[in-house]
Amino acid sequence: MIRFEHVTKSYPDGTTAVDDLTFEVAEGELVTLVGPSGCGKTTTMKMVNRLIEPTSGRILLDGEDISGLDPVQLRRRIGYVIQQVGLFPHKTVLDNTATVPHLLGRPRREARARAAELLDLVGLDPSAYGDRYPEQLSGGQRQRVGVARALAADPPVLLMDEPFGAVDPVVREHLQNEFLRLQSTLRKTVLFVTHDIEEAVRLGDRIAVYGAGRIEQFDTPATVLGAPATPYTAEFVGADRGLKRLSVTPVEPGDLEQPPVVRLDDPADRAAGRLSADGASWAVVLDADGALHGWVPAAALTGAPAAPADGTGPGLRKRAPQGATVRDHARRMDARLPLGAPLRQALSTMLQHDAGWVAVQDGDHFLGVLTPARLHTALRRATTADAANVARDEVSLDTVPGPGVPAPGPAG
Ligand SMILES: Nc1ncnc2c1ncn2[C@@H]1O[C@H](COP(=O)(O)OP(=O)(O)OP(=O)(O)O)[C@@H](O)[C@H]1O
Repeated sequence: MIRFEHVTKSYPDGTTAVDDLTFEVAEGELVTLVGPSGCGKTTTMKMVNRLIEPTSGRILLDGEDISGLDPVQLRRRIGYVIQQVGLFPHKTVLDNTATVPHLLGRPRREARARAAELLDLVGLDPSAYGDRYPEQLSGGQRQRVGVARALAADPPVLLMDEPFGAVDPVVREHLQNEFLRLQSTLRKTVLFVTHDIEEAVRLGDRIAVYGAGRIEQFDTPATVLGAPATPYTAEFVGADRGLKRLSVTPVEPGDLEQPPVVRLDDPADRAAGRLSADGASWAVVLDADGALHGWVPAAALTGAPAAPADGTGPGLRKRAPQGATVRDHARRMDARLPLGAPLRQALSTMLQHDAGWVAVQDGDHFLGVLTPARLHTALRRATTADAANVARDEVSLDTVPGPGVPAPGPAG
């Protein structure tokens, strides 16, 4: 755990880089520090491993004031990843990664074995890359080596200063995903500096939004985006913060709509009767295991005139023959996502499948569907809940917009 208590850093020329900073990073938590250039993020970070000393205030690591610790000992407990990676050019990738464990007294063979494991962990096959020199790697691969090297001594704390800043956006997103996967198992205490709000939102359990030398807001990504505390934060996170919030708002059971559901092996006439009783024009079709198979229009089940699926014009369906099942009329649709997935993924899945809804499943079990109107309501509810600091299902909105469940697919 890292705790800042009233920490100020003024440089001899009179610049106050950090002004009376108080905050805490819990054990296993990833906190992103985000803000414009020169606002004090790097200064904050470098005070944790004592590359910079505060002018006043104190910093505690697991309850210990770091000013009383030997800086070399302190740095062994803290992994440090920077944008310019700083690999030794004349050492191989494996030796670069093994350097710290070796320095810490591990026998060379053991340190190299551990380094190979770490390279594997960050997605670099040690047999393919271990013997290369840093100049023989891409920028993204060098960043991975930087992360592996920082993890080599298994420090409980990681400081990361724009570690993915020097690579293109596609590689960057890839590295972010890999790092999130790693962090979900390693659970290091991480302070992560970035000037990119998207990166801060994607990675952070909490975000510290910096103004000049001060934290303007320190909260979860959802709250920072949904309820910016100050006009400065609102401007920094951007006018499209509602859209960004889609990435950090999970689908919850209360968001889902419950259209009629039929099974593949249900008799067609019985399914048709149910739909007609419900006044529904279509139903979700599940397979025998309760997972999504697709959907079926009521008209197809009853044999009523229906537009063909290719949308070329009106058509006339024959009445379903005796013994027909839903399977004979069902249309496949694969727009599905797990409960808890972000709303952004729901929207993206709908667009990808050109569908008016997406099925939400718990494992293989169908729970309900999310429609564009429901998605909008979920987002509004989440934003209102965060502002009022209550659970999302405690919020009732004045109006629930939307015309109901649109039929899926182009035939709808
Ligand atoms: N050695 C120094 N002497 C004087 N001023 C300094 C020194 N180091 C940093 N500063 C100033 O302190 C302020 C904060 O710098 P810092 O590097 O912490 O910002 P930052 O938020 O990390 O910026 P960036 O995103 O550009 O890296 C800046 O105004 C900077 O010019």
